[in-house]
Amino acid sequence: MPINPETQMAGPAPPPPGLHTRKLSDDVPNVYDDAKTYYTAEDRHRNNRAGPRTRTYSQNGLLKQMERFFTPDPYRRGSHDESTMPHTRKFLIQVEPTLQSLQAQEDTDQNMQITIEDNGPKVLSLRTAASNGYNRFDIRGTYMLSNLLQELSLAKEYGRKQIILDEARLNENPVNRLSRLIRDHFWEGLTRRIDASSIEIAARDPKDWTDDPRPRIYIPRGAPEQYEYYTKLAQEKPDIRLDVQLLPEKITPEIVRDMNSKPGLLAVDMEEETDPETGEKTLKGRPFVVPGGRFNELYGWDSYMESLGLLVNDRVDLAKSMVLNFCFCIKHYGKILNATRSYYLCRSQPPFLTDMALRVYDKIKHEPGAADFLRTAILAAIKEYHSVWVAEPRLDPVTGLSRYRPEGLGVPPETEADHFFHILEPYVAKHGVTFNEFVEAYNTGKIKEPKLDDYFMHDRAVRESGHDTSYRLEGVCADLATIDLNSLLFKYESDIGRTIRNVFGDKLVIPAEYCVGDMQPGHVETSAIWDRRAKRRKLAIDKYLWSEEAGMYFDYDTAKRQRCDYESATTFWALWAGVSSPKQAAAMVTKALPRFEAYGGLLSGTKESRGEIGLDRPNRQWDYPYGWAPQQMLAWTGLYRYSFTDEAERLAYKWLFMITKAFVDFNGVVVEKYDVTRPIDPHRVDAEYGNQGLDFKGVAKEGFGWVNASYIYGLQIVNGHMRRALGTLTPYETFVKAIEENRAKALAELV
Ligand SMILES: OC[C@H]1O[C@H](O[C@H]2O[C@H](CO)[C@@H](O)[C@H](O)[C@H]2O)[C@H](O)[C@@H](O)[C@@H]1O
Ligand SMILES: [Ca+2]
Repeated sequence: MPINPETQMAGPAPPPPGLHTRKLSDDVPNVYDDAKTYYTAEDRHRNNRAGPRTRTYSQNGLLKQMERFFTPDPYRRGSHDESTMPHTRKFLIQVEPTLQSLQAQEDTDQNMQITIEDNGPKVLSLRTAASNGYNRFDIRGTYMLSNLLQELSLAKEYGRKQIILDEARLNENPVNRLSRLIRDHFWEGLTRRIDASSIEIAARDPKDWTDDPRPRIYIPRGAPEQYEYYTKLAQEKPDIRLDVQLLPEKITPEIVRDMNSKPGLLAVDMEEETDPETGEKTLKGRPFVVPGGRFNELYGWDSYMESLGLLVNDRVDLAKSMVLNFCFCIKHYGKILNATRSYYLCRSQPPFLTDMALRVYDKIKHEPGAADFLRTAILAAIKEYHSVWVAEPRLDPVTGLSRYRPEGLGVPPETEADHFFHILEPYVAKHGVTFNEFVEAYNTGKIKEPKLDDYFMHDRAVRESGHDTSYRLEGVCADLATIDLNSLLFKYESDIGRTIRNVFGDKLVIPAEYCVGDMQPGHVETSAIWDRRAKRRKLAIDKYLWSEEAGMYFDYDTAKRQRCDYESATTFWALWAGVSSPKQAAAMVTKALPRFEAYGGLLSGTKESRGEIGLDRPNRQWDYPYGWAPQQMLAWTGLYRYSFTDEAERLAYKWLFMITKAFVDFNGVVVEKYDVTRPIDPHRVDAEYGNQGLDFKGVAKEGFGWVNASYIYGLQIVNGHMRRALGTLTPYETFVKAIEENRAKALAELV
């Protein structure tokens, strides 16, 4: 992968060979067309390709034939189609009866998915289109049958009664199929736009804990045009019950806490649009991608990770739009929010804005307005840097390092109901009230419990870190100068310095709205100070966080003034950011990497660091044995940056293999996180709120934002050989063995 000198990051390589394009040409239909194109094309599903045998079936006649599927011997071979051109084979299918028979026969645990856990005969006979339904051909195995279920579910959604289905859609190379679904379906399924066109969908909050989870939107004072827009919308569409609220000028922890009885969406950026017919001006929401599952709002670091995949998929528009939404958040809410709901107003998430903006800029720099886009993003990042990350309370003045340490009050309302049960239970007993009464009294300050205040300060910090939750951080996070945050800030400092120097002629004028502290409008920023900041941070990281002996970075406890010993995959963020020296990078590869490498890629943390778990100490989702997409993507990129190409490819292979195998064996599943030690069903994760992305009937529509991205991005990391091996579901060990054997053979032939 080439290193992009502009961002000094590994830049995306050309798309993997073998990935289908949407259309071969405008008028030649492609068997891999997206579902809408495929199932709404009338011509395609009319059986005008039948050969000389003109025997036709009435719907009833065909239904009769289909009854065979219900017989004890549904897959007995009859008159079979002998086509020798499997890629051109097509089936003539009556959608509903086939769907029913397929489910009855193959979905034996009746979860509306066909997986390796179903005990059906795993074979179904389909009528071929070439014989006009006279001959049949067997569809075998979980993968093909589950693809059939998915295709039939889609056909039904598009209102088709009969289809002519290309066999190629059933036995498609799984790497191609998943990449295609992500590109053509999942991104679209996860894209939201907040305006009249889809506010009902965007406002939906599966986490809403109130008795009346109606759509509600909060508008910042600085966006009166949006207040007017939404108020009019609410009046025009009373049926959607949209509650429009103006945010107070100053947002305090007390105000955020009091908003918990009326949780709502926070407005993001809108652009002005002119109706081509009436000439009237209106507002249109800037789209963004949500993570998926219970997370139906714009998230901080998820958006960055998603943008890595979107950029490979040529969805620069969406990545750019998310950068602009972040700029809006910094301007109106003072920070890039954990996510855009009222209950997240006090906290942020790991900062990635400079890298995200630079990657977008790299794609659009030839377009008019590109430099302005980058200037806006860098100005916003500078403001965020000063007012959020290197200001009290996040800055530790002694080390000069920063911590996740957001403000806030009370119990976070968005977590699963029993998450804090074991923490609050003793207090509930002490005060002799019910659980809910205690939470209410504690939140409003009627009951004071300083130890709990401390616990929740750390808990909020854990959530700001994005690693909610982990025994690495529980009860201590707000005191930790973590390697993750300080690597990211080093990256901000070096990106900002380099951009001011290379793009803005070493002179960036700060307008009034971006001034922080005693900065005056018109103040000029140059690269020198940013370079110094980066150098200073690297020194502090080396002094407080680096362990030569372990060959990895640890967090530093600013209260106890000592280095921690929890081994976390965030050590590799230093490679991503470029903080490490080549010697440190080499030590990390030889000493640290083996401690984190598992069957499906990188572990979040080591087993030793997590410690024993049991009833009183349940598993936490950001600990061993779980692996998360952002950890993988940052490590691959970091390893590449330091030329550890083999290691990056190997880790990417393992992660991609695990995802592809679960996708093949479990009806197209793509989830939020994986148990990277579990070869058979790595998508099964019960910790905390469980896994997201599992809950679909028939066909998955969204996957999960950052895992989708990791798949697309990871395919840019592995080489062509690996890509082909992944397509045939070759386990890493088998792949390596084959490569070694080939090499030995080639060597022998040399002699
Ligand atoms: O609802 C509980 C918590 O959920 C979020 O955290 C998890 O999902 C996020 C979205 O994918 C992700 O950014 C985070 O890393 C995950 O741990 C949320 O961010 C938390 O603040 C919230 O309490
Ligand atoms: Ca099933």
